Amino acid sequence: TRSTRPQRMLKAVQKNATKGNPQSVISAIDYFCKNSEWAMNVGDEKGSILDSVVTEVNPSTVLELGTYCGYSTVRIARLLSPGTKLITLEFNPAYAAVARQIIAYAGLQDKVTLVEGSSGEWIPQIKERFGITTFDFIFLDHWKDQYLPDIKLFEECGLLRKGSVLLADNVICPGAPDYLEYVRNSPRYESRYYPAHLEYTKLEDGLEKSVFLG
Ligand SMILES: CNc1ncnc2c1ncn2[C@@H]1O[C@H](/C=C/CNC(=O)c2cc(-c3ccc(F)cc3)cc(O)c2O)[C@@H](O)[C@H]1O
Ligand SMILES: [Mg+2]
Repeated sequence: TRSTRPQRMLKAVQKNATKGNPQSVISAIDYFCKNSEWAMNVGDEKGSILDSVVTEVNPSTVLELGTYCGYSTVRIARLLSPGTKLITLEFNPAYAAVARQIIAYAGLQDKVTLVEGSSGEWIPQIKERFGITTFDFIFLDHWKDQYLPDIKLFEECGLLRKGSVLLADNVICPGAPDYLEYVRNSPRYESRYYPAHLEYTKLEDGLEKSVFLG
């Protein structure tokens, strides 16, 4: 049967990137998406903003919602301090399988815990299962209508502390209007919009960074 787009993306990484070199994996995926097939990775423009926020926060505890093929997982993990690991949640087994291979090809498997399951099911279990009290940095890039329910779940589960940083992809395209309204109007968050473009296109999109105020 015909291969899937994530499988073709993985082949492009194995063909064009250098094993153990995260930057070459990032470049190979961006090249594939610009020249062969568009895919919903955060991309290079928004990815550079993601890099700068991760570097600024220098987090000890990191969570990503929506691994997909692992592009942003690789971008984040390559910047973490030695000994720091990130948890990424992905409920589609086929995507998770590709992501594991792309993360491993980058040589970052020891810095990543990929959990196959849904955020709604797993967020309430993180404290006990991973011995984490709060997250320093959270990247939201899963179903856009799940951003708001999941940020509320973070609050309910006590997973945020004063200064926790949440960064959300696609707040314009496809958009997460209810999430934006919440973080921009809640007294518990200090929010800022980073304008950019939808990955690999000229369409407007951007990232919303929200700092929990406690
Ligand atoms: C709800 N809880 C969840 N828990 C764990 N994993 C979850 C998940 N929801 C979704 N996922 C996974 O995240 C990924 C979903 C991401 C959804 N992203 C988008 O829809 C998206 C879509 C676009 C897009 C923009 C314009 C356009 F014309 C077409 C697409 C661009 C993006 O950057 C996007 O992130 C998948 O791998 C899915 O299996
Ligand atoms: Mg996205």
